[in-house]
Amino acid sequence: MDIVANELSKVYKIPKRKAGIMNGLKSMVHREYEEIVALNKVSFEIGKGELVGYIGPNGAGKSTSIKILSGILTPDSGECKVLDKIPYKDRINYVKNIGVVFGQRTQLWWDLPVIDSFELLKDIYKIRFGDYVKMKKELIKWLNLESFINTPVRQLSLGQKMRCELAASLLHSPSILFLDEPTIGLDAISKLAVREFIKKLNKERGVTVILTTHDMDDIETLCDRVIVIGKGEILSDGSLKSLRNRVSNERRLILDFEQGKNTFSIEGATLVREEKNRLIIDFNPDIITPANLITALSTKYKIKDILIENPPIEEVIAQLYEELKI
Ligand SMILES: Nc1ncnc2c1ncn2[C@@H]1O[C@H](COP(=O)(O)OP(=O)(O)OP(=O)(O)O)[C@@H](O)[C@H]1O
Repeated sequence: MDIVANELSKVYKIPKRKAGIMNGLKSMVHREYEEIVALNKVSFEIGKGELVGYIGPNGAGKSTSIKILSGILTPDSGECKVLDKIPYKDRINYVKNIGVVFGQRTQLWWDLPVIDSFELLKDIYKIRFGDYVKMKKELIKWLNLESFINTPVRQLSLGQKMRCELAASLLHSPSILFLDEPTIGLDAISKLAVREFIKKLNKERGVTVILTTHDMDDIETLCDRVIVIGKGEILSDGSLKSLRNRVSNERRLILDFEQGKNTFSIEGATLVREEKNRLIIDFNPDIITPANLITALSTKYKIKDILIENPPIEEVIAQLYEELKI
């Protein structure tokens, strides 16, 4: 196993602040703290070469988990091992084996040209010159950085910056990559480029990836396995398919018709919405098979086209959050 998290718990203590000058003075003498449970006995294992989505609503504990796994934070109890090392102990040696990208923060030097940041990282990670030159060349090509490699970081667009962040996190050829919201704020084209790169890195180089995101398209295109966390606890861990089935095994039929009635009553099928000459229907294949549903619909509508798909993952996740009240 590349990553083993065993009953990780983390509580943040923040000073309570009360309104008013007197209360402010009192709290300087006698501090009261509020405890926020960020992680409560979180356990999971991730094997070599897996690409795992780590999702949950705001405040669920995703970033705290990534910070512990990457050695930035120490858990209050529990243990984790990444590549047989305990991340928060001997952090200097540990970080040589991992790459980390926080979508909302940068590891690049803001005022320096991108290439200068790369050179600095080469020294920080003590990368052998030959390895550095080879990897830098590959990453520049893969991520298409050539045209802005000499531009100061602060002048880059968000998408360009994220591509540089990815390159920076991989210069030392880590075998594990932690990505905390790598597509946040990016436009559609940049998102596609970033996703494509992550996929390639995982498939062709076998890099193990943990990805936190609120973008369900990231999950749908990249992850076979999804871990769901809510209020600091693991709520579900399995394939994307089993996550869908856990919530519902309904499938979606999109029917374009030339003409037909506006009535709809078929057991096992519900009309989600109606657009101009299009019906969007969810159905339970255990109650009505797709063939029977299409036959039933064809008695009422002159069918032009039919498409059967899974309900969007956003809806599945929203349903799961609702079911689990998180
Ligand atoms: N440094 C901190 N001090 C105090 N509380 C914190 C700190 N960092 C996180 N928390 C709290 O811990 C809980 C978990 O936060 P965390 O950032 O891990 O969640 P998240 O799942 O990454 O959320 P988001 O999707 O909003 O980024 C939240 O209630 C958050 O407010």
